[in-house]
Amino acid sequence: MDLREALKHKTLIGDGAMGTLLYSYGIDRCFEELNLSHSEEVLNVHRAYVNAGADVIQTNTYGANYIKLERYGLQDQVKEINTAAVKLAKQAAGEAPYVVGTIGGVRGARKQAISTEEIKRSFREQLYCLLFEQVDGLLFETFYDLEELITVLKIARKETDLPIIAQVSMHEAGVLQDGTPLPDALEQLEGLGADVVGVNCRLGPYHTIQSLEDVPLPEKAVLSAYPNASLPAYQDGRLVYPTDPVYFQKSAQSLFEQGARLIGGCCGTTPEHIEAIAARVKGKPPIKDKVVPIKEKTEVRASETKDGRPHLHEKAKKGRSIIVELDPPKKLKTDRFLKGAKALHEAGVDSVTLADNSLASPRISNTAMASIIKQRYGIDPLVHIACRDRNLLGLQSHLMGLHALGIRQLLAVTGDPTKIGDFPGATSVYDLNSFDLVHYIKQMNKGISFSGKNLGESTSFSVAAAFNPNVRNLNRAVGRLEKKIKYGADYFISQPVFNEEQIIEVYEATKHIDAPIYIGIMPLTSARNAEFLHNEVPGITLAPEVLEKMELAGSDKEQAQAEGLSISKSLIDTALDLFNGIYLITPFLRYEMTVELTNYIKQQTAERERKISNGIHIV
Ligand SMILES: Cc1cc2nc3c(=O)[nH]c(=O)nc-3n(C[C@H](O)[C@H](O)[C@H](O)COP(=O)(O)OP(=O)(O)OC[C@H]3O[C@@H](n4cnc5c(N)ncnc54)[C@H](O)[C@@H]3O)c2cc1C
Ligand code: MET
Ligand SMILES: [Zn+2]
Repeated sequence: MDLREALKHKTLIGDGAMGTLLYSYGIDRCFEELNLSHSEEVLNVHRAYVNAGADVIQTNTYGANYIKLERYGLQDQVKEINTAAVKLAKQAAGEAPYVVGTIGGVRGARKQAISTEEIKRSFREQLYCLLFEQVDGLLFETFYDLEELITVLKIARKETDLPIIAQVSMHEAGVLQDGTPLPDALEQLEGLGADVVGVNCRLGPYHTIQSLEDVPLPEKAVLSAYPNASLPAYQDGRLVYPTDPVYFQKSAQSLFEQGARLIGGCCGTTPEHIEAIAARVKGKPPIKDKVVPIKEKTEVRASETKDGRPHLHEKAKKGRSIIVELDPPKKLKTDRFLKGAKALHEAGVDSVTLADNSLASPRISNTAMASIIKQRYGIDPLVHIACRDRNLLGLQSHLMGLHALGIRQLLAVTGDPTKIGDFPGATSVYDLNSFDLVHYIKQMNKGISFSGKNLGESTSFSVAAAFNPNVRNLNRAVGRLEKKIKYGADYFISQPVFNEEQIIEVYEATKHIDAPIYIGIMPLTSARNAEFLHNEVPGITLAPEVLEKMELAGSDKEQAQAEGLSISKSLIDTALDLFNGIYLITPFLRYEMTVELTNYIKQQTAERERKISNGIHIV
């Protein structure tokens, strides 16, 4: 009888953990490779589960794809490892339990880390190996990313009629990482032809039962559950899952009552756990009816932080908008910074932007300074967020804090790596990159946390992304802009550009893009500053006449600054006709320079508007 048929009439028992069991024996290496080098140990684990009463055992192939094996330099052994795995499971099973070929999810929270194309390639390779060895079915498990599971399920359903078990994993009970409620996810998987749909790993029995309470019995598919033994504890440097098999047995009864027909265990479970659940639910005729409580939909309230002021992307779409970067001080004195913020506000800028430890050198927290200038002067600050300094947890907490402070304008950047800054030995976190960060900020705007939790309120962030036109291949940089839009970027802020031809080039290369671009202008402060930018900052080229003008201005600070401003003004003249948004960068806290440029832009804009209203065409 095939597995599908067997599940129609009775509850079947799955096996338990492979990885944590091998780990508890003191084996700490690539578990899948053990199919080749320590086959006896793998065989013993399978046998222990068969003896415990498992009706379905899974091959030791959870991470046996080239993406995961690459960490151990084993990417070329996908075939050998999967082939050996099926042979071992079959040897242990003999005639009795079904042997399902396991394929684990590869993506965690970072979509960007592995492309869909690569997932498809890696999945196909492993799938063909398992199918070739004639498994009785397939088990796709530990998929946090629903899109990934859908992608691979579609491929598998086309390739084989074998029974397919498709299991998602959740960080939070009842909801997937992208906010999809579990019942909806399982319904989608059923619709795509999975024979068994369910959940495994991450959560212990309590939350797994709780999650299944809202899941109705599927029409065609059946439900499965492989909870972890418990929530993990961290002891002596390793994860342990303390649970007593009797508690697990009681939980299996509840899972059965929720309609699960295939019940096994994930991390931390052992043959004792499986023996305990088999004693309780193995072979039981499955329940036929289930009443799912109608839950009141928890409304995600729109954020209350909206203060009526339009977001920057809205402003730049409609007309002239000026934002000015004024970076928090590198030392503890804040008076000059505060004076600068006040002066810029009084000059009428739409926002003051504050970098997040740019060039990987520490400054006073931009959130602290943004909050102060917001409260003190009523500025609508724009806070840069680099992925470098905070992990996923820190980033979410940071964003929640920004929301609480009423800060809504953000710039999401991957961030300059620590290697180039004051602490070259410090870790660069990069749990996310700019694309993923934009995506998650937008998820919070829907009231959903990074892990899928309902936040009870939606944020109202407007998200800018960085645009670096100072590259050899401008089209490639524009390609990145287009991709950032797909991830949810509302608009762009560019690195400074230093010559007029480049402003026109950038305009030509981006004029098809709907999202506004704030074009960057940074006044030069001295001949040395100009030479440094030209010779040492990758991608920045100053025109020979600009270098010459700065040189001619000589060493007098005032004169050099005046020349710098005059150069910026001619760049602004070009930019004003092509871009609504202007992003001024204040060099070395010399806010007098950016105040002057702000006044210049305002005056030039008014002049242009006057000419337009008088019917004079501007060339
Ligand atoms: C307006 C603005 C503000 C910034 N503010 C900060 C800040 O506050 N703190 C900070 O640390 N850094 C800041 N940066 C610098 C920024 O982090 C990067 O160094 C760079 O500009 C890339 O932007 P990103 O971080 O969004 O990287 P992404 O576009 O996410 O790129 C990530 C990585 O991909 C690679 N890459 C980028 N462009 C290309 C390309 N065209 N072709 C191939 N590979 C590419 C690079 O290795 C890059 O580091 C800012 C940059 C801009 C333009
Ligand atoms: C990380 S989820 C568990 C994967 C696999 N079934 C194992 O038990 O090792
Ligand atoms: Zn697990």
